[in-house]
Amino acid sequence: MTYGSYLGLEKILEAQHPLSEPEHHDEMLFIIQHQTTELWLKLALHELDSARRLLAEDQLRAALKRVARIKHIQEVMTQQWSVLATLTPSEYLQFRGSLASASGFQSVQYRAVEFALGNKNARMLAVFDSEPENHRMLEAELHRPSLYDEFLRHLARHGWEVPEDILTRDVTTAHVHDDRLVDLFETVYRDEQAHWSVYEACEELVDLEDNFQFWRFRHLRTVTRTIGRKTGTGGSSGVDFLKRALDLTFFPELYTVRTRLG
Ligand code: HEM
Ligand SMILES: N[C@@H](CC(=O)c1ccccc1NC=O)C(=O)O
Repeated sequence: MTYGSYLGLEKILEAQHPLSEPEHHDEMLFIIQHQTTELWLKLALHELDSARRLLAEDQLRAALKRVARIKHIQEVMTQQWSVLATLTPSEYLQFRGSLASASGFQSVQYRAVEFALGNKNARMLAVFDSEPENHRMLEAELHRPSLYDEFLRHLARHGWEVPEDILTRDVTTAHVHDDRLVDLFETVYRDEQAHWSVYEACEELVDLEDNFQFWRFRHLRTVTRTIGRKTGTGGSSGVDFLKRALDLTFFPELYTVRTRLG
């Protein structure tokens, strides 16, 4: 056993293949930025997997430990945008053509994280029609309860009145805001001392969503400074499309309850 063999470095460090001809100096940055993000996404999925399993076993404290780690991963992923932000528009344009129609749309791990957090959309599966293994992985994720689903089921098993239709909802679709859950969280937030562990868990989920939005925002700003308002290689409107994603929310009731308090 050696350092390199244990870590599979031969594979990892052989996996950077710039396509530009002659090779553009900055394409290496572009590739490694994506690869490191994908590695962090892999770990985030691993932790999300475990967090949901632990919730299903009613091990809330252990599940929150997983969430704490995911929050740190998200912080690194967000910070890391500053490396790519050193890529100027003219530098990027010199090799953007080599990327053809490839795009972040095709990141199966990113989509799986979105699904695990509850932003389900079966139509996104079609992107992976020509990649059977990725398609299978994402379809399995589509059918799995999200982190929020598992949290609400955990609450129901602990005496909270989570409506039955929410507990048995079709988990292949995105959760829709429900005032009855706001009532439940209002009870928690109005007496946090009495409901401390649930209160703490709710705040952890809000941190998770905040961090996700920070990543989306840095992506949007980096895209804006690099390609302005050009359309994306994946066929979207580009910046306008990415802006709309900032309106998405995984745990809507945890935000509505804030308006109610006071
Ligand atoms: C100069 C760098 C980048 C530019 C100009 C850029 C641009 C874009 C654009 C325009 C889109 C919309 C889809 C499209 O039409 O292509 C997109 C989506 C996406 N990009 Fe990037 N991107 C950059 C870097 C990155 C990096 C480093 C990652 C990290 C993995 C990433 C991940 C994604 C993901 C996951 C999506 C899908 C988002 C969603 O569906 O909500 N991008 N990007
Ligand atoms: N959508 C980007 C291209 C791009 O960023 C990209 C291309 C290939 C592999 C990953 C990418 N990253 C994220 O979208 C663009 O329109 O320039």
